Amino acid sequence: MRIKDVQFGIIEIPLKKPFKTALRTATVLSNIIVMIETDTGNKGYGEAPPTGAITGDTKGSVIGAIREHMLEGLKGRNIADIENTMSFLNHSIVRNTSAKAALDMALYDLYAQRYQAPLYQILGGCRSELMTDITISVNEPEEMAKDSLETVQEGYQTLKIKVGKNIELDLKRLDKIRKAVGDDIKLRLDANQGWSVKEAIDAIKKLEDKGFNIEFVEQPVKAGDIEGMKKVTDSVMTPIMADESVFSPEDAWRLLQCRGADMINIKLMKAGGIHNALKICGIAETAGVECMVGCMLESRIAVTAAAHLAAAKKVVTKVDLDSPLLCAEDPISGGINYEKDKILLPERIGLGFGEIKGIEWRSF
Ligand SMILES: C[C@H](N)C(=O)N[C@@H](CCC(=O)O)C(=O)O
Ligand SMILES: [Mg+2]
Repeated sequence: MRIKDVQFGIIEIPLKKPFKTALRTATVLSNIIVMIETDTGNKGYGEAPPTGAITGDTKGSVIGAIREHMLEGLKGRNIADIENTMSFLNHSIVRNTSAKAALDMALYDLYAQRYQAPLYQILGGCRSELMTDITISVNEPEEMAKDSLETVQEGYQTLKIKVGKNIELDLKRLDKIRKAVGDDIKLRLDANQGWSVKEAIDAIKKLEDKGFNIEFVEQPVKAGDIEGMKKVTDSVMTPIMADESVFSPEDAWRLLQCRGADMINIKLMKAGGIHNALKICGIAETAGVECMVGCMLESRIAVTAAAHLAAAKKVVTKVDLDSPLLCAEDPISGGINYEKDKILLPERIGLGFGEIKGIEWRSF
């Protein structure tokens, strides 16, 4: 089974509500989809969201990186030779992790088709069901409490609360939300780098004193401030999770050597795909640190690939794969299924996609 052609298309999916974090606001998901076709007629699918605020990637940079640095070197490669193909991909250009992730997941889709098994079983097969949180965007406290209550009434059990804009307001947000949803709902926070080190320590200690029972706090301070991450981690009882501070396996290695966080949020778009994400899993497991698998604003294509990784590995104990649940439409058939916050891994081979409604395929 050899690579014959690579094509791309763009999908546009409106969100149910604006997605708001300390870093950005989005109302629509507008992503690049790639399709790799083999000489046997098999097709593997991948996706790259242009999340400029986090990865620096744009639609133009994703298309340019693939067209100018990856395309020719991929053609003719044997799908079974995944190790050498991934090495080529990783060395083809620096950064551009979303472009690499899109091709990496399409290649893993084909790899699993080659061996006639669902991808998560080939990668480790730890479980076939996952439970995701769902994100509550940062807004005025009253609006967030209302959104949280509605979400819980729909049947979701874990809320990922976006904060990081202003600590006084963030404390009010948590107060209103905890009162609205009661004590049984899990609350995890994501500051998306919005606090200073002092603000983070102050805010988290106040949340602890108020007994809000926060499961963990994700990326309290700036991505590059590893010393700051460590200071926050050492100063509070609540577990601290690194998100934007860890893109690559090298980042994970450096952060965990100094214990700069208690947990890592692995995203395919930061790592450059499943191949590097598996290395981060290995580093974290060796250091005795649990991981979450998260997502950007991705459709069910990229989230399915992330779910296969999460289902495969024991070190992944938490999942933030809610992006398709935030979308008003779903043009993808096949892939993972949601039953509220439960994610079910199908027994179809590879990543198991069918048709993508409305997509127009183009050559690079
Ligand atoms: C969508 C997911 N729940 C999430 O919050 N992901 C990111 C932000 C993604 C984005 O800005 O596109 C995160 O910071 O964890
Ligand atoms: Mg985050």
